[in-house]
Amino acid sequence: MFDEPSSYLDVKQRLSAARIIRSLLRPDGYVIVVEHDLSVLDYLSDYICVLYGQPAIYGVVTLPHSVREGINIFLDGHIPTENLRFREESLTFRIAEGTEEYLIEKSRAFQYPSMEKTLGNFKLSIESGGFSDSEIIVMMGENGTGKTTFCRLLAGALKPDGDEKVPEMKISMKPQTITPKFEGTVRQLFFKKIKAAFLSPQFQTDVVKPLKLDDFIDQEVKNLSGGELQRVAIVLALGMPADIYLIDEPSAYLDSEQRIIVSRVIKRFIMHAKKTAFIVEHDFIMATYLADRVIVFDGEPGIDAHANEPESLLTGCNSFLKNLDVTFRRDPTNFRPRINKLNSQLDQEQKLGGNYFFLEDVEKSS
Ligand SMILES: Nc1ncnc2c1ncn2[C@@H]1O[C@H](COP(=O)(O)OP(=O)(O)OP(=O)(O)O)[C@@H](O)[C@H]1O
Repeated sequence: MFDEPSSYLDVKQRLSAARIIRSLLRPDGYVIVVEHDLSVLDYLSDYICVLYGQPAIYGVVTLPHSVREGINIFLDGHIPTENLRFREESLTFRIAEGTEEYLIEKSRAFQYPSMEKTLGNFKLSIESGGFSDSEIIVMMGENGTGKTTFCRLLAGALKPDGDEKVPEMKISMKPQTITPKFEGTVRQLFFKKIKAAFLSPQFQTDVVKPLKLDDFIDQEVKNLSGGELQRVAIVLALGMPADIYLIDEPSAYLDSEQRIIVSRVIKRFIMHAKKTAFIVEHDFIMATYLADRVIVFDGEPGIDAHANEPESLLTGCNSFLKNLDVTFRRDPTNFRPRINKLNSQLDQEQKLGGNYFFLEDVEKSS
């Protein structure tokens, strides 16, 4: 039995872990895995049981379904064999979905210079780049390629080796690991740190309500679960007045449904507030759903890494996935990205054509 094997691992390691877990299978045995990264779950499993119900009240486990059917039932929120709807809305992954509803008028542009940073034996070189408001940039790269280091340079918490100047920007950061030190309830914490945002009806509608904090808003921060704490940390980070929001691994400890809700919340907030977000995210479905553009980190992890300039989601994912030797297709029903089995016909065809990733559902049209 494996409980969330993918936590904190990069995409490459998630796939290696999935292969290792599969290699444990014996002819008459089985392996049970709880996993919230839907593309890893998809890649790893033969059968899926969907669990639904009401958190902390009751839960129902369905019979096992085939992997594609199980994940699609979960996303659709409806079990056809029992004609039972367990969620009002169904969840889809149209890339355009998140941005179509916003009238985007980008009015501010920021530039950062090319920089180098040495930390012990690790060296990161960064290509210069720019970004604007109302934009989400996702950082993609293996563990130890310097994503957090880049965030800290942008935030001014680290200085580059040379005398390059990073423009002064107001930064709010959600760190990767969260250690609750606050003595008091969640509500008291919000009143202390982000009173203005917390009392704003727009912030309530865009951020607080969808994250369903009501169930634990009067609980002591110290007693919260990992997933509850993650949601509180996201609200805190978004509630601070800033130009740039640096959000490191928002998916950690969240279940698949909460990951989708959090992605929508971040997207809506960034567009409505006309801010910029830099997000580090290893859940590939969440990363591609969130990203307007991506920065790909490559090189040798922990030793000598390189951050490319921001590029389009398509070209960025293509070069990131080419490095990993992994191709994705899209499910024709809900457009979720699905990993192709290594050396399958589709995998080989896509590699030949240089199409490691698709923005739209090509399967449907072909
Ligand atoms: N203060 C430091 N002194 C020496 N080495 C450091 C220091 N801080 C970070 N490093 C090293 O720098 C490398 C890059 O770290 P960083 O946290 O930026 O990577 P990352 O891409 O964010 O990784 P992950 O995906 O695991 O979060 C790592 O090998 C790390 O061990």
